[in-house]
Amino acid sequence: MNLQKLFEMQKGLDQHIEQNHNLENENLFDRKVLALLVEIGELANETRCFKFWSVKPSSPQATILEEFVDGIHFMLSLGIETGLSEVDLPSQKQSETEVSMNEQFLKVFGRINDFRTTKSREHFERMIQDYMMLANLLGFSNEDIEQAYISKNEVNYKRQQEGY
Ligand SMILES: O=c1ccn([C@H]2C[C@H](O)[C@@H](COP(=O)(O)OP(=O)(O)OP(=O)(O)O)O2)c(=O)[nH]1
Repeated sequence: MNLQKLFEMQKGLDQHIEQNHNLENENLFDRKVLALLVEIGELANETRCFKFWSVKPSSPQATILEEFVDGIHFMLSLGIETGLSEVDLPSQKQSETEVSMNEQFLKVFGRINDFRTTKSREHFERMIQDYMMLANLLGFSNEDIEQAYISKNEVNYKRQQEGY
């Protein structure tokens, strides 16, 4: 995945949103962290992976992918906000043991919290790596993610124009 290209697209979108809402001099870090946690909650909800009380199937893959890339938006945005937009991720690590989706969601939540505390490059990379591990469990390839990111990025611009 061409992460650098996505970082550039994210920078443009963030600037556009901040200008539109007169927020250029505001610290948006914690609001973006909460937005990210909420998006990942929405993602978990669409997969229904934790709903042991229900037999209803998960949402279609396309819906799950859309939720997943909302999370990518906020992760990249947090990186930019922290000056970590030059991060180069190592090639995707495969988990050595079979991890459940439930477990991986909880791990990602923990990673986000760690990054919020330290704002370090190391924790930023771990957060993205574990989110990409979740993508793997969900059955998404890097290409799926890149394409879905590009189309949601465009939707986000349109929504700003429409006074969203
Ligand atoms: O500074 C920002 C703020 C938002 N976004 C993007 C991330 C995400 O792709 C979208 C917000 O999520 P969503 O589209 O789910 O918006 P919502 O307001 O939560 O949607 P809804 O009203 O449909 O629940 O805006 C950014 O990229 N940068």
